[in-house]
Amino acid sequence: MNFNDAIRHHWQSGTQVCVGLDPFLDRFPPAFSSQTNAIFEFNKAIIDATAKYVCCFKPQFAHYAAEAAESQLKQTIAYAKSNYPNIPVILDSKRGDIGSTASMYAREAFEHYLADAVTVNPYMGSDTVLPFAKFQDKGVIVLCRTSNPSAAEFQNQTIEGEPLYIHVARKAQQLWNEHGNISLVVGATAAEEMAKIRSVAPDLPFLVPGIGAQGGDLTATVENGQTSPGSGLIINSSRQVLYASQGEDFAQAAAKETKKLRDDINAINDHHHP
Ligand SMILES: O=C(O)c1cc(=O)[nH]c(=O)n1[C@@H]1O[C@H](COP(=O)(O)O)[C@@H](O)[C@H]1O
Repeated sequence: MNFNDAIRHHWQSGTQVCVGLDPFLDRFPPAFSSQTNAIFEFNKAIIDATAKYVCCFKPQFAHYAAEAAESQLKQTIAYAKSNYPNIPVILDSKRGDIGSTASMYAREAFEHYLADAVTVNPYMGSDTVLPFAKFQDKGVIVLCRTSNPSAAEFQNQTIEGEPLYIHVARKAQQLWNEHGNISLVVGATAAEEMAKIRSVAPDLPFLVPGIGAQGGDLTATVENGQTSPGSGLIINSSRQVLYASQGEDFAQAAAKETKKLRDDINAINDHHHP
């Protein structure tokens, strides 16, 4: 599956929502505490409940590695891909290293975990991004302006008259996107920056974290980030969806949150482009 084509298909059918699969064992409903495969079983229920509202899923690597649950990460991706083959999976591992090591990280994401896309940290420069981009059918999602409180510390530093995040966006658009498979991470907490990034990267998809638990601005995200109404964004929500309820109804509550996010995004578009 070509990552970008798959995402585009979901945009056309009316969803820009990504559900983040970030397991916190202590936030699972109590019934999971006795299960050996708790993370996989929880994810399976969330995937089944939310699949009809999403354009992709995004498991975050550390949440599995910290629990020595890499096998359940693999199982989760395999489950999503065999039951929902049209929904791509982003492995959020934020990898980045010298070229020879980066090519092993690319194999980790695409050949071992069979992810359709991976998040990549561009701090070490072009030769660390290109080994990922070589996988033409896979998505490479480069950190550009992140959502966290300290994001501006380095990313907003001015270099040769422009902020660092603009240099990253321009490199991504002009140099790394030879195979048309590059996207950018742009946090929903950085609405102003998002508009500037869109102006130098007019057609790269943006993965937008920061909606929900981090308090990002959905209206500004839709207005500043889309390439056209309904297109251009992969808007992630993790904790707000996964832990909407810690009762037996957790999967229904997650579905409700996911549907609401999809509908809220579409309502913003309907309001501006009736
Ligand atoms: O690359 C990411 O996905 C990412 C980039 C970023 O700038 N900010 C950010 O929150 N993320 C990830 O997006 C998810 C956000 O989770 P919630 O705040 O619970 O929705 C987590 O998995 C983060 O690791």
